[in-house]
Amino acid sequence: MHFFSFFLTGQVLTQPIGYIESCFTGKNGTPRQPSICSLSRGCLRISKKIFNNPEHSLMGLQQFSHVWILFIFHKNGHLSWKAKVRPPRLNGEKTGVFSTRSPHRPNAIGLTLAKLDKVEGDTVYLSGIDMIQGTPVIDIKPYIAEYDSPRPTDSLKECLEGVTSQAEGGDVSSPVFQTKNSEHKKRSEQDDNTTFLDIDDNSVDKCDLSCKILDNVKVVLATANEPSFVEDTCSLPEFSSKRLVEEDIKNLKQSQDLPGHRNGSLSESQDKPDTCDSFVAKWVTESPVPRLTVRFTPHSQRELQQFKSSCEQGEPSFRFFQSVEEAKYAITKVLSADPRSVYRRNQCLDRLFYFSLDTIHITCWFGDGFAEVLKIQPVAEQAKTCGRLFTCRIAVPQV
Ligand SMILES: C[S@@+](CC[C@H](N)C(=O)[O-])C[C@H]1O[C@@H](n2cnc3c(N)ncnc32)[C@H](O)[C@@H]1O
Repeated sequence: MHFFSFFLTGQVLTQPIGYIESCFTGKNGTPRQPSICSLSRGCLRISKKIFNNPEHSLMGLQQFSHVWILFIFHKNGHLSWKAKVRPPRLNGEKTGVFSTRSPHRPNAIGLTLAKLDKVEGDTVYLSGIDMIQGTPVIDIKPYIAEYDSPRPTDSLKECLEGVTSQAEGGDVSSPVFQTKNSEHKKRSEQDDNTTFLDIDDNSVDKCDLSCKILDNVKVVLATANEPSFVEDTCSLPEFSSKRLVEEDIKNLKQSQDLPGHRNGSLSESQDKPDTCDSFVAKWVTESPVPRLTVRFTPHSQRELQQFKSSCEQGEPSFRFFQSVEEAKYAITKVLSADPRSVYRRNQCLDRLFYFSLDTIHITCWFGDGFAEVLKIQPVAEQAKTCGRLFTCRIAVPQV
C-alpha cells in the first residue's frame, strides 16, 4: 500500500489522484458553482502513480448518483489570501472568506458536488462541474444525503425531551415520536419492524448533538432497555444519566441562541431558530446581482449550427456536448448567471467578453440586464488567429 499523504514537520503532503479533463478551458466563463450548468461535463482518470490498478479504487462508485470532488485551485497564480473577500454575488461588498466559496483561501482547496454519469475502467465521467481543464483532484467521495445534508427535524429541545420521556416509559405514540418514526422510515426505507431503540438512535443522530449529550442519551436509551448493561458500562457513575439529559434540556431552554438550521436564508441580524433545518446567508438566495436574459445574434446562431456532435467531414465537433442544443443551453446557463467579475461588471460595461466552452470559443457583450452572443468559433481556429499569449492559455482539447 502506498502512503502519499503524511505529516512532516507540520505539513500535509498530498498527491493528486488525477487531473480533470473539463469542458472549461480557462477560468473566464467557468460557472461559479456546479448548479449553474448541469451540462458542463468532464472526466477524471485515476493516476497509475496512486494505484497500480486504478480501476480497483472506483469499484462500487457507480452505485452513487453524485460525488464530492476535492480539488486544488491550481490556477490561482500566487499564494495570497485575505480574511475578507468580495464574492461576485455580493456585487462588491465584503464578507469573511470562510463564509464564501471563494477560490482565494489559505489552502486553495475546492469542493464540488458533481453528477456521476458513469465509471469506465479507471475513469469517472462527471457533469455539473465548475473546474477548469487540468485541475488537480485530491479526492473523490460519494455523496450520501443521509450523511451530507442536514436532517429537517424537531428542535434539539424536542428531541431531548422525547428521549427523556421514552426513558421514563413515556408515551411512544406522542406526536414527537410519531414524526421521528415516520421520518426515520422515509429516510432509511426500513420496514415496519423499526424498533424503539432504532427510532431514538435516529432522532439523536438527526439532532447533531455534541458528544457529551449523545453519550448521555445513549446511556438513557440503554437504561430503558437494559438497566444492568448501563450499570456495567456507564463511564460517569457519579451522575444519573437521566439527570444529565434533564440538565441538558434545562440548559437548552435557557439558551435561546442555539445554532439551528432552517430551510431558507438568513440575514446577519436575524435570530437563529433552534430547529435542525438548514439555512444560508441571504446574499446567496437573494443576490443583488440579477439573472441576465441571454440572446444570440442570427450570425452566431448560424455559426453554432456548424458544430456537429462527432467529426464529420472536417466539420468542427464537440468533445463533451452531444448536440448543438446542449451547447446552446450551456452557453445560456453560463451567461445568465453573469460570469463577469465585479470589476468588469461595473467598470467595463461595453467591452467584449470571451470564454471557451468545450470546443467552442464564444464572444459576447453585456448590456443592461442581458448578454448577447456575437460570435462562435471553434477553439482551435480561434487560437490560430489570435496572438501567441492567448494561444498559450488555451489547451486545445483532443477531439
Ligand atoms: C467560486 S469557485 C467554487 C468551486 C467549488 N464549487 C467550491 O465551492 O469550492 C469556482 C470558480 O473557481 C475557478 N476555478 C475552477 N477551477 C480552478 C482551478 N483549477 N484553479 C483556479 N481557479 C479555478 C473558476 O473561475 C470557477 O468559476
